[in-house]
Amino acid sequence: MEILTIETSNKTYPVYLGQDALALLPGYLKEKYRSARSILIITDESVGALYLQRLKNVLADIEKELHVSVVPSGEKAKTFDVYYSCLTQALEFGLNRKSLILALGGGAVGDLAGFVAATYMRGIPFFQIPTTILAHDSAVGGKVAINHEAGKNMIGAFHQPEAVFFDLDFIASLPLKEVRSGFAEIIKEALIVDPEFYSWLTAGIQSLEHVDMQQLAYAIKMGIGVKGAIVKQDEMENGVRAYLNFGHTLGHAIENSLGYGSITHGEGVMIGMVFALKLSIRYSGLNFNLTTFINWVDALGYKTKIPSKLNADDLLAAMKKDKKTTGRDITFVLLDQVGKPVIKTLNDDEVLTEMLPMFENKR
Ligand SMILES: NC(=O)c1ccc[n+]([C@@H]2O[C@H](COP(=O)([O-])OP(=O)(O)OC[C@H]3O[C@@H](n4cnc5c(N)ncnc54)[C@H](O)[C@@H]3O)[C@@H](O)[C@H]2O)c1
Ligand SMILES: O=C(O)C(=O)C[C@@H](O)[C@H](O)[C@H](O)COP(=O)(O)O
Ligand SMILES: [Zn+2]
Repeated sequence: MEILTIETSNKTYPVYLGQDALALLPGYLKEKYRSARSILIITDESVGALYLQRLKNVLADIEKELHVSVVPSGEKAKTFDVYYSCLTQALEFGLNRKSLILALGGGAVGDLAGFVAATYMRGIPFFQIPTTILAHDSAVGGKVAINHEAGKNMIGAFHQPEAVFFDLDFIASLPLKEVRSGFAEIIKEALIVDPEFYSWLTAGIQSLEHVDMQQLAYAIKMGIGVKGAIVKQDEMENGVRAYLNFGHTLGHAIENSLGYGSITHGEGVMIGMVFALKLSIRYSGLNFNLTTFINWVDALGYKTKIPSKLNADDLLAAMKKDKKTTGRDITFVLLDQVGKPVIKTLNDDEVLTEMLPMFENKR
C-alpha cells in the first residue's frame, strides 16, 4: 500500500493507493471522525450496482447511520438538478455539519459529491473513493463542480477531501474506453512536468488492453505525484495550477459542443493535447515529433482529430468561455519543452490556422 500526502494551504491529507485500500476506511473514520453520526454515500447507478454493497460491508461495524444517494452514471450526474436532489436528500436524511459524505465513483461522482459537500450547510467533510483511473486526477486537489450548458465545470468550488482511498481492485471492471480516458490525464501529467515519466510511458505502454497492475499502480502514483506537487504550490489556480489544464481548452470545448457525455473527458483532452502540441510547435518553439506522438496514441486507440460534425466557430466560441480566458483572445497551456509548460494567449486567426486541418476527413 502506498500512502501519498497532499499538502494544501490549509489541509494536509493522505491518499491510500493500492489493492484493498478500502479496508483502511472504517478504521480511519472511527479514529478521526468520532463525532460524525451520519454518513451519506453518493455513488452512480453503475458503480453502485458493482460496489455499493462492498462499501456497506466494509462500513458494517462503523456505528454511524448510513444513507445513500444513487445518481445517474457519467456526466448526467454533474447537472444542477442532480446536485439539488442530492442536497434535498441530505436535508431529508438529517445530515448535520459533522456528517460525512463519501464519493464512491469516477470523476463525475467525485466532482458532484464534492460540490454537494462544499455547499451543504456551507461545507462539510467528504472523502474520495475513486473507482476509475481518471479519478486519480479528479479525487485529488479539491476542484469540485457541476457543468452548465454554457461550459464545463462552470459552477463549483475548491473543497479538499479529508482523505482519498484509491482501491485498485475497482479498476478490474473498468471498460477499455474508460481506461483510455484515464490514461489521457496520465499522459498529460507526464508531458507537463516529467520528461522521464513521459519516456517511461511511451516505451512501456503500447496497448491499453492489458496494462499490468504494477505498471498501472506506478503510473497512477506518478500522476498523483505531479498533481500533488502542483496543487501544493498553487491550490486556487492563481498560477502554475493552470498547467494541469493542458489539452483542456479545446477538450472542454469539444465535450460542451458535442453534448456532455458524448465523448469521454480523456478522449476530449487527448484531441486537445494534440492541438496544444501543434500550437506549441508553431508558437512556442517546441521541438517535438508530433507524428510519432500521434502514431503512439493512435495505437492506444485514441482519436486525434476533431469530430467532423463540430464546427470551428462553435469551438472558438466555447474556448472563449474557458475559465482561463480573461480577454477577447483564447488562453492555452502550451509547452516550450516537454516538462516546461507556458501560458499563451492566441487570437482567432492564429487558433483557426492550426485548428482547421484538425477536423476529421480533412488532410
Ligand atoms: N476535479 C478535477 O480535478 C477533475 C480532474 C479530471 C477530471 N474531472 C472530471 O471527471 C469527470 C470524468 O471522470 P471519469 O472519467 O472517472 O468519469 P465517470 O465518473 O463519468 O465514470 C466513467 C464511467 O465509468 C463508470 N465506472 C466508474 N467506475 C467504474 C468501475 N470501477 N467499473 C466499471 N464502471 C465504472 C461510471 O459509472 C461511468 O459510466 C469529468 O466530469 C471531468 O470533468 C475532474
Ligand atoms: O486540477 C486541475 O486544476 C485541473 O485542471 C485538472 C483537470 O484534469 C480537470 O479536468 C479539471 O476539472 C479542469 O478544471 P477546470 O477548472 O478547467 O474546469
Ligand atoms: Zn481533466
